[in-house]
Amino acid sequence: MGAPETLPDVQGMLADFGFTIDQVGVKSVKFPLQVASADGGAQATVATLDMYVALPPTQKGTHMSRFLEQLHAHQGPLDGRALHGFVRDMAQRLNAESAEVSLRFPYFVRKTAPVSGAVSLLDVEAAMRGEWRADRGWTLTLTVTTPVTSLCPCSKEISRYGAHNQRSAITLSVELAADADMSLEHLVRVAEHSASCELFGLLKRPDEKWVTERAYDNPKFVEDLVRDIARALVADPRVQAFVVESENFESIHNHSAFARIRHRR
Ligand SMILES: Nc1nc2c(ncn2[C@@H]2O[C@H](COP(=O)(O)OP(=O)(O)OP(=O)(O)O)[C@@H](O)[C@H]2O)c(=O)[nH]1
Repeated sequence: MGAPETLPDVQGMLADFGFTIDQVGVKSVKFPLQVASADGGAQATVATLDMYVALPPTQKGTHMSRFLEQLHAHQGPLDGRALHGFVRDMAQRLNAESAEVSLRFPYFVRKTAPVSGAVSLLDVEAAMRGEWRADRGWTLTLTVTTPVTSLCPCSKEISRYGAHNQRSAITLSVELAADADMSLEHLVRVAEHSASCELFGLLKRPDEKWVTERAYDNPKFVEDLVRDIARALVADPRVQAFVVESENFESIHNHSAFARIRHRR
């Protein structure tokens, strides 16, 4: 077996290979990470990452091992700003003109029950995507899928008692203005604010009464959910562009109601 330095570097071959490759790298890497939380602390999670660079037509292969070297070298909790540094370093490490990293992970939000004050954790699905291009600079997109309750206004109006309600998954994806930052908690709160009622990890009986009545007093169609959120995001100068969607898992059908709004300033 030869020493590593005697091995041919096939990836490093220079010639005309015909096409620029827009994205090349590693996909679906599972890795333990710290992500920043709104209280200034950090929480541990396991992320699934896609890490890509662009490759010019003159280069046969990218330096595949360097993506994992970059990941292992990272220290400290990730937030928007830290991801910016991470992606820029990655571009430099791989001699690339553009680089992007996206990561998906479960994130836990601390909740306080409305009457008993019982504290619990609620899991949401979160994602961050950062792209750096030599010609266009930095783009950061944050995504959170928040579970909420929605109660049908039509059902409430036409029924002598009761109203059908469902769990809704609200996904907010926001592209932030340069140098702006936003916590994942903030996006969760925006989604919850538009819902008939938010969810909690733990509820005692007085809390259960509260959330039942709260949803009944605050009925929302799937259209109301996405429009209320769109209104809040348009008013936030940090948001350059957004996609908001809600999937309502109907309790009176075996299919979902769905709505989406896309917006760019
Ligand atoms: N470019 C490329 N690399 C691959 C592919 N399949 C496997 N490899 C990787 O090749 C890697 C080793 O090549 P490099 O990353 O160039 O490693 P190296 O030459 O030792 O390291 P550097 O000198 O830092 O570039 C291993 O990490 C493999 O994962 C592929 O389809 N394309």
